[in-house]
Amino acid sequence: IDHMRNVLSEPEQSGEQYYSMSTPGLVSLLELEFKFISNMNDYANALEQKLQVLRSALNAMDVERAKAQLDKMQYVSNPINSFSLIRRLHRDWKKWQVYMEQPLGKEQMAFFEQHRHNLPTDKDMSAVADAIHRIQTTYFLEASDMASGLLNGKQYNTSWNALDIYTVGKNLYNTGKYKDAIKWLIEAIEWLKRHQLPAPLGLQMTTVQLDYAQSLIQLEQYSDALELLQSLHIDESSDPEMLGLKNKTDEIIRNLYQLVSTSPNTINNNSTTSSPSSYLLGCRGKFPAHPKLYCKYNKTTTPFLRLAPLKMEVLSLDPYMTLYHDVISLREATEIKELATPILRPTTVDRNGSNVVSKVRTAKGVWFADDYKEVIQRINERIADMTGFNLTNSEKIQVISYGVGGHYGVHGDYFEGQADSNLLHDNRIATVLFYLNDVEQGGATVFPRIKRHVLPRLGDALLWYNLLPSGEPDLRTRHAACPVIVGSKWIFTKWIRVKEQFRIRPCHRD
Ligand SMILES: O=C(O)CCC(=O)C(=O)O
Ligand SMILES: [Fe+2]
Repeated sequence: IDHMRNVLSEPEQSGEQYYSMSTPGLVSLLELEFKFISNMNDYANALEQKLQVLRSALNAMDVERAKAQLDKMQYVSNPINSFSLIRRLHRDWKKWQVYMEQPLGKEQMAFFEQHRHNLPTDKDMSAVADAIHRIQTTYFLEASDMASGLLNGKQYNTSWNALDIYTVGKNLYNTGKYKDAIKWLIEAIEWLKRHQLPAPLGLQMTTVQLDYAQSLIQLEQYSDALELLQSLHIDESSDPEMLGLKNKTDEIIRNLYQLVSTSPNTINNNSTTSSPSSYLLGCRGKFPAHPKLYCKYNKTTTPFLRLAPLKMEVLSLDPYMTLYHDVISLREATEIKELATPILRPTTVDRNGSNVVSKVRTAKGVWFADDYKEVIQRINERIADMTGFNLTNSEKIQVISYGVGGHYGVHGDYFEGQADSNLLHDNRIATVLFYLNDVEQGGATVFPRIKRHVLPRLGDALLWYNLLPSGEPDLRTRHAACPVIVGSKWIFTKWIRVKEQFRIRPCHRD
């Protein structure tokens, strides 16, 4: 994660939706699903109508048939009946054939086609499965708890079916995380033992069990895998899919006999429970309580503060870090979120000089020029008052919305190493990070090296200095955004550049 920096230029436009990366994108996806539901409802109604026509015709036919069955000869000897019989078979049954053949739900099928391009892609699917796993590992959650809607100790009124559970497991399997995959695959098997999926969505128990066995094989637990596979009763008589699974299983078993005889079960001792990193401790809220420093009204940074002092809490003296309270109002926060929502794009990180969408930063964002709207102007003025810095030639405000498991791995906001020399010479002296809402669970900003942990709270703003007095990056300010568990996290940041501060900043001997 080292050397990941925030970038300056606009992220490139792309056809990808990156649905899981922000909550507004997810809302549009939910609205799309509502349309799919009503489309399916239209289809069911059309089916029902057809069914009703057939049923009521059948009812009338049944009455006639009952009459005729009593004495067929007598029935046809009546010209009223015989005429009708001939006429029906001459014409009506051809009409019924046409009616029954008529394709149903053409319109609804067209709807499917029309929306095909809006559906999440394989990339979306693996991104959100990764996000789930990120939440799981960061907060040390059990697969079974998550699947039943128990998140970090809080029970939510929701749960997963076997397909959800299996998809997470399969994604882990595909990325080589076999041990974690197994936990989910077992959960999926348990679900399938107890419930049923709608037939067209079918997920075969055998499919899941085979993936489970394959994971065991990857972990070199050959005899466990063999035992599991031998216990499977695959009924291949019915369909070709099962026959395929049966053949696959037999082949794996043949190979396993070989393996088991040469190398029995590896004793799986590699569960070295290494102690969690400082980052993980921070995200889990396990940093030691730091000595309460002090809170005060800041009336002095700029003359304006004498009129409107700001509530300020000092979190750390060295490096200096303060948390301001109530520096933006709910109304301002709402306005900013609304301005940003329609124009959010995936955020990027810098990799060797180019901006790339990356797993270490899963969020969407947008940059607002200083004069974009009155509210942006006003907030820039407030930042100048809070910090006392000259914001000329500083960066635009960047508004960021985090989605499912949205996070930003440990990084420094300063430029370093191979960065462009212009950037190195006008480095980011300070960061101001505003929180636009509370987050129900997760989403803390953590500073692993100085063991500070800040929970998002509407109206709060965190201010810290990224550079040492010498102008060199202060590595102690490396920080991260922990994955959001529940809630939608919105922030905006202002990166303040150093060059313009030459009149303000006192000289230092070093
Ligand atoms: O969202 C956060 O808590 C931190 C964001 C951050 O570090 C950044 O955008 O540079
Ligand atoms: Fe940052």
